[in-house]
Amino acid sequence: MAPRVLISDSLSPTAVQIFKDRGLEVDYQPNLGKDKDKLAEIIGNYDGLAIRSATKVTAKLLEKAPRLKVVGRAGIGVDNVDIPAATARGVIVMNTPFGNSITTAEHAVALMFATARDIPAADASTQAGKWEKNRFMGVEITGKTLGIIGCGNIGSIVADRGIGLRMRVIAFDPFLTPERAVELGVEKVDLDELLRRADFITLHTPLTDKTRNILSAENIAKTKKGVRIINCARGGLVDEAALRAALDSGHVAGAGFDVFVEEPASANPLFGHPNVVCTPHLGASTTEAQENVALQVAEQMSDYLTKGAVQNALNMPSISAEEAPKLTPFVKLAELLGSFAGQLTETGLVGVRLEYEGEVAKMNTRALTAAALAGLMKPLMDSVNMVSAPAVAKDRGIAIEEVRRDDQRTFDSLLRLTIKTERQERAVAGTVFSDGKPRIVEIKGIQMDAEFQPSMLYVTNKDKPGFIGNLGTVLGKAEINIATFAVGRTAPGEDAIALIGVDGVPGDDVIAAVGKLPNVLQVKPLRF
Ligand SMILES: NC(=O)C1=CN([C@@H]2O[C@H](COP(=O)(O)OP(=O)(O)OC[C@H]3O[C@@H](n4cnc5c(N)ncnc54)[C@H](O)[C@@H]3O)[C@@H](O)[C@H]2O)C=CC1
Ligand SMILES: O=C(O)C(=O)COP(=O)(O)O
Repeated sequence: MAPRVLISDSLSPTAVQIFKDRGLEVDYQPNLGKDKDKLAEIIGNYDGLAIRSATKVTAKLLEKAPRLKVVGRAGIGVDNVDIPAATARGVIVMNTPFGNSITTAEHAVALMFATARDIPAADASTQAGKWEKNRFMGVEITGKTLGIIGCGNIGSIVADRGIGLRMRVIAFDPFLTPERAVELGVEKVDLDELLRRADFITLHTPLTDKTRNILSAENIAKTKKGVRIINCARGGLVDEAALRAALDSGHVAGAGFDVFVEEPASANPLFGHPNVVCTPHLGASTTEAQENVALQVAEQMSDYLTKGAVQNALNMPSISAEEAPKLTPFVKLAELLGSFAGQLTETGLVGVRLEYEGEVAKMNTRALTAAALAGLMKPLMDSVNMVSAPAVAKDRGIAIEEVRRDDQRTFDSLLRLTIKTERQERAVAGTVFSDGKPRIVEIKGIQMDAEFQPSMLYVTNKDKPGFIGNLGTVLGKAEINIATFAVGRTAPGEDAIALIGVDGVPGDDVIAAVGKLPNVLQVKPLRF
């Protein structure tokens, strides 16, 4: 069945076309994001959800979405998506980090001009036939100091435009390196200095617990008298009531706001002030930006749903469309090795080591580790997958170690998974043969060559004559057909392991009978 995608916010028709061209079923319901009950009613039917800022992807919505594999944000900010909840449910969240950045930077510049020259109020007055030439006295931008809070993709474009306008640009961003500041031609300052010096302040950070109210009443009080404040990033970065008070007192000369604490904003503390210019979250609204983000989100989501490629995900390592076909059999191998180890683990897991040798060491090992962890934890938690597994392992305090060795030994590629429990360490290794099939090639240091079968028996025994015959008799009596049989041992007469693929699932009585055979130490049924 073709994957089904729901688009719940307004998106360019390009997105719909791309989904269709890629063989996906797509439902375009641009107003659904505003109707959370209706969205919750139907979300269970979809594998993908494409959104902008109107749709809120909450933990509650995700509970109603058992089929959902990916949320694609046609834009940048993902504060409307509960990423930890999505991760816990194994849902990838991806955005389009560059598609609308120029457009949004231009909107910030537009609001800067609008506040500097009172353009909206002057327009309203002129069209009302008033010709109030003396009412609107603006300020020049040339030579003024522009303070950028958050100098990432959008902030850097605003900096470039500011420099082009002959402004002096200063920036506060803890992650801006001195080298990058030089490259951009901005002066890196701390927040207090920015507040003290800037004639125009523009915000370009995401909304996080650290940035919420970054322009608090206290910080607004530290700004230069006559400052103008632009917010094209997120409502919540500025304390709106405190800003209104500072506008009323005349300390702040103007504010240009595109985003608000509550959206859609129908009443807001800033509304009605003569020096405030507002737009309804239009930062990304140009034909160019909307084409970019629609195209990109549809391609990324289609690539994931049809090929397993992961790009611009916020909760999963990237897997390019080119590497996905090569990586897929190793993802399967990693999952199966994890599952093998997980099914044999009875005591608390404390650590996991993944060793990648040969060709596989050059691949995307983060994705493979995630797959191995998913396989490992699946017996404990059915819903876990590659997306959620690393976070689940972290939550449980399981230490994860990755070792990569480029040199190849017996196999072109070898992946060894060692799990450490409270009692012991157990290692299992595998490879992918040229037929693309994953194989187990080593268990607890014992060499073997076993294919994975849906139903298997894992038996440890003493290497003594008669074991294989006895086992065949027990299974034969129970009418269980042996599909594959692999054995290995440390040395003749010593510890041995048998891995037997069987048709059908042996019952408890059969397992018990095998366990009672002479020289058998342990027997365990496995499912793959
Ligand atoms: N109004 C609109 O329609 C649009 C709004 N946006 C908003 O713009 C925001 C920024 O977008 P990009 O520049 O693409 O993101 P980005 O991730 O490239 O840049 C964000 C910058 O903020 C910095 N930062 C993080 N915490 C900080 C802190 N506590 N203090 C100072 N700086 C901090 C980061 O180091 C980074 O350099 C988005 O998160 C989104 O919320 C984006 C697109 C359209
Ligand atoms: O990309 C972003 O972060 C935006 O805020 C754009 O929002 P929108 O897609 O226009 O609802």
